[in-house]
Amino acid sequence: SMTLEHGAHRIGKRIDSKMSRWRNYGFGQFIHWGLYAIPGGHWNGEYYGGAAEWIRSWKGMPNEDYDNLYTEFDPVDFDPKAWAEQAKDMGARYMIITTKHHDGFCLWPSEFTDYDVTNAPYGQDIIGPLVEAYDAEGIDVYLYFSVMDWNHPGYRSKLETAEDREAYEGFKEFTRNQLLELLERYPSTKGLWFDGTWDAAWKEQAEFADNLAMEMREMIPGLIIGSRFRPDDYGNRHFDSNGDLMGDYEQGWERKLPDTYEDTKGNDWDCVMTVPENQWGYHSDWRGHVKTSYELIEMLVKSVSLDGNFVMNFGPNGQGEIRKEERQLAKEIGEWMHKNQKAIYDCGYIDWEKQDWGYYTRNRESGEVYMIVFNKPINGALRIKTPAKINLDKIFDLNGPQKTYRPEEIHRNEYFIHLDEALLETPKVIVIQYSEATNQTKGYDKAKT
Ligand SMILES: Cc1ccc([C@@H]2N[C@@H](C)[C@@H](O)[C@H]2O)cc1
Repeated sequence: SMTLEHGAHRIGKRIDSKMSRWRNYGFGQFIHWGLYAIPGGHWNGEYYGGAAEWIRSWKGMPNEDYDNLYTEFDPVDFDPKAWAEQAKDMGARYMIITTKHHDGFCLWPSEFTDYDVTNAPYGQDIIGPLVEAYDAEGIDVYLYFSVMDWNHPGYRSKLETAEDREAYEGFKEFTRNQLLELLERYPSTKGLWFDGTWDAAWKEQAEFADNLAMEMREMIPGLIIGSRFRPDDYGNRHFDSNGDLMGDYEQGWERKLPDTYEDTKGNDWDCVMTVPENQWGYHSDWRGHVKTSYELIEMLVKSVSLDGNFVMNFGPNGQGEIRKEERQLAKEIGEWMHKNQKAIYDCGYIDWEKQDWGYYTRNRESGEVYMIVFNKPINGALRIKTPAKINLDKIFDLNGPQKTYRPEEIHRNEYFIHLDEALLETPKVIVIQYSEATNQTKGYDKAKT
């Protein structure tokens, strides 16, 4: 492997308690909120088909029109307590909030720019009340921060001239100042979710980013930072030039999921997911496929079954309201989570062969295994194949009248359990308590006393 000054500084997973807490979340909420919620995907009566939070990049909306939206930002219906209660009812255990998206508008009063909430009609800090409300509900808060900042005069996507480089030094100092300011103002935050770090200019900043990450981790010990922040000595991101993960978990699964455990390379990871195909910020006219609660529950279950966290996105509107489609999804997912959270929280991967009926998860503390059934076979027989020397001690429904199942052995380490209900109304969880058969032979004598 190559010697890197600014590559991965740790091989393998963090095992400290703060990272274990992150690993066991299972389910999180993303909130994309900012000036883009005001136009909501339209301008001058024109429909914008791209991602609503990118409308500034659309030729249908002049940059100065976008940049002046802050003069209209006055979300009178913003109710952080209501948002936090809804997230609690949904079963989210952490939340990621956009403090500053690519447009550079800051939802907190920043000392280092005038382009923030204090200079909008609303005039008050948004991030503080959100952190407070979510902390009060016991939901951990993470801060999304876009390094790319279309508002800052020193921002560059690439460094071509001496002027570029000089301007970018100022931009780097600004970026550091804002990040330290955020950690100073909101010390209960558990981590940062970085975005906007793909630019060539940023990929040259291995040393700066490494030092800044160390500085932030000194400010808040145990701070959790994903793989999307630092470039290594050769500008490689997410994985350094030796293929080692550049952060505490992999942030590569945006609007997509790994298919197998091998795809995860055995790392920690999160999947961040939009409800429509590709809208993070509020778009008033969702077109194309809008995911149902069952689709989102299956993505959540699949993520946990492969040792990841699933983070579902919400895009509040310009008045600070959560749209009705998202409220309905939160309600439906919450109903399922209320009954089945044991199969999600503190659970992860188990190396039993995946079957067509659905997914296995395993509680990392108790070792209890959960079958989460999405697809009932025609014959009602759920196949279970285990590694050798596994005893299936007890199998029963997580919910309802505690029905138990007697596994029918059909081959060595292969069984059927037979569902009797006609139709599955919702994804069904069945509990398996198992033990590893020790390799003692039969007739083992009790110890002589
Ligand atoms: C090409 C591209 C750039 C940035 C994004 C941002 N990452 C997501 C988490 C959103 O913030 C989206 O605007 C998405 C696609």
